[in-house]
Amino acid sequence: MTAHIIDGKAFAAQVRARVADQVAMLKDQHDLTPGLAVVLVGEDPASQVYVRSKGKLTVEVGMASFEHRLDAGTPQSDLLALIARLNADPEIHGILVQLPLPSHIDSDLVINAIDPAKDVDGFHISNVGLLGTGQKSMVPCTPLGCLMMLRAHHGSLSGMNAVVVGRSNIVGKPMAQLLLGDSCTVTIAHSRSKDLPAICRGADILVAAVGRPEMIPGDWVKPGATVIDVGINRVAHGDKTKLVGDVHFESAAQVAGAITPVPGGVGPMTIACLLANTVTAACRAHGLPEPEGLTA
Ligand SMILES: Nc1nc(=O)c2c([nH]1)NC[C@@H]1CN(c3ccc(C(=O)N[C@@H](CCC(=O)O)C(=O)O)cc3)C=[N+]21
Repeated sequence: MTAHIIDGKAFAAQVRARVADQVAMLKDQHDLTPGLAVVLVGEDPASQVYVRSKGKLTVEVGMASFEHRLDAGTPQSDLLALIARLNADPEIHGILVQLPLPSHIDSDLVINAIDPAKDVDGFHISNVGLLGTGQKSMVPCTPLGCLMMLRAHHGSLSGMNAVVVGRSNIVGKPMAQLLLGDSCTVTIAHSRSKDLPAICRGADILVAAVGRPEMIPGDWVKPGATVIDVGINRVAHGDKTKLVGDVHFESAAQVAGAITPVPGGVGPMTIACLLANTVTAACRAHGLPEPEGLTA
């Protein structure tokens, strides 16, 4: 059997089209242009690539994009002062501070300084708590994108065994919360889990978010399972490099019922969900009904 390949690139284009429709409506009927501010501290090349493509897609859906590039040595107090300005600016509905931050900056402190209503990454402790208690929140983009693809593929996820490999605050933990919210039986596993292969083999839905290239081989996958590969790892490939996921794609695709590729799977959905969250934040800020199908 060969798995159905879930086309995250095409799915993301659909999500962005829905965002664009919503933005056009907000401009037309409410004279409101959603605005997203992205803050990049330092010159990490991978981060620069991500910030550039995000800025381009923000403009493409009709939103306003504000970029703040600070040099690597920027004092924490300057960054906090910038966030205070962005919090107070009515033209800005979403704020994303690109992670990781340089080591002299306390990332938790910075993230928690963002107005939770503008926290389109969903990393502020208020949003984490709201998500964990099933209340309306901003939902982290990567897990939201994974959930959208799973719902589109399966309809209901109720009663399915979901295994999330990885326990990060950015992906693993919020992913588990969302799957629980959709009535899955959820296991969070990680590199120290005893008999990880056996745990993975019990999964109807297997989400890999460990950040280790091709760590999960096909014989850890239950026949017919849906595999969501969150990993984006750049590895050597001859005298060049290439991107691979946390799942060994070739072998897993022989066994799985459906699988997301890397690149072209979860990555594009992450950016699409960032734009979706920004529209949602703009609607909430103005007491307008939220767009359908763009929230969790
Ligand atoms: N506060 C914060 N929020 C983030 O969401 C955040 C962050 N910091 N720091 C960095 C990571 C990384 N990230 C990616 C999103 C999309 C792709 C993506 O679209 N990747 C393409 C491939 C791109 C390529 O070819 O290099 C794909 O998977 O198809 C990659 C990486 C968001 N991040």
